[in-house]
Amino acid sequence: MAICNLDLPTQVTGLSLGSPEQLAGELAITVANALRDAIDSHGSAVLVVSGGRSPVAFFERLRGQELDWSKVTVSLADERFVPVGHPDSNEGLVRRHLLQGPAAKARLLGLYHAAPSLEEAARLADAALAELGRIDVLVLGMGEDGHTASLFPASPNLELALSPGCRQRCLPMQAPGVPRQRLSLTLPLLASAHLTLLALQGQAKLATLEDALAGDDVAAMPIRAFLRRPLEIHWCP
Ligand SMILES: O=C1O[C@H](COP(=O)(O)O)[C@@H](O)[C@H](O)[C@H]1O
Repeated sequence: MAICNLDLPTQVTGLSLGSPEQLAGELAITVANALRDAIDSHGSAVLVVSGGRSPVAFFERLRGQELDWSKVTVSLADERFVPVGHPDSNEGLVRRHLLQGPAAKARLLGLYHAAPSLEEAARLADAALAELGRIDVLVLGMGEDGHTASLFPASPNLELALSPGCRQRCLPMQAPGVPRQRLSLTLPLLASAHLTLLALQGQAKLATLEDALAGDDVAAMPIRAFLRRPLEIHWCP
């Protein structure tokens, strides 16, 4: 079912699910199918996922999917500048909720490095990401301010991170009002994904999406950069 009465651009599709559980299940099936297709076509698959609070149920459904996990590399769209054992760590979230059971065979390419500064950690992550290869599946989330990954409106590096010519794969980013600073993949790398999905829960995020669709200032709402490209949105109330 289409998402409420949203008028989506032709390259964007929208699927409305009845509940968070249904969204998690449907998303897990879509991602697993795309990873299987990638393994069939080129022998391996790269999955990039987002952090935050909402992906937990999706991770737990995805790890139960029949898949040759030993051929899958998992990485992150963004990370908090905290060690993996910290409760805010996106890598920690992936390790606890996705890389369990058979899915523990997947390779994890995390963004966090124990560097003396956020800038140095971003440089180390950027170098490590040279090994990532093509992204087969990217799963994005979105904040109520229209940020996605850690591409926050008004972050000092935002213009560079969104520019098509940005050579860095990862940059330091600032989340306004949030104490933990971030590392984010930049737009050229994120936009190279073969399949991009956006998972959204709740009326507030639907209202943010409507705002994003109504304007074109990408710096004000970085999610707009992805609404100009092929994108599959999965939403539930
Ligand atoms: O800060 C972040 O927020 C968005 C949305 O998170 P959610 O828990 O509200 O779904 C997330 O996609 C991003 O990775 C994260 O760093």
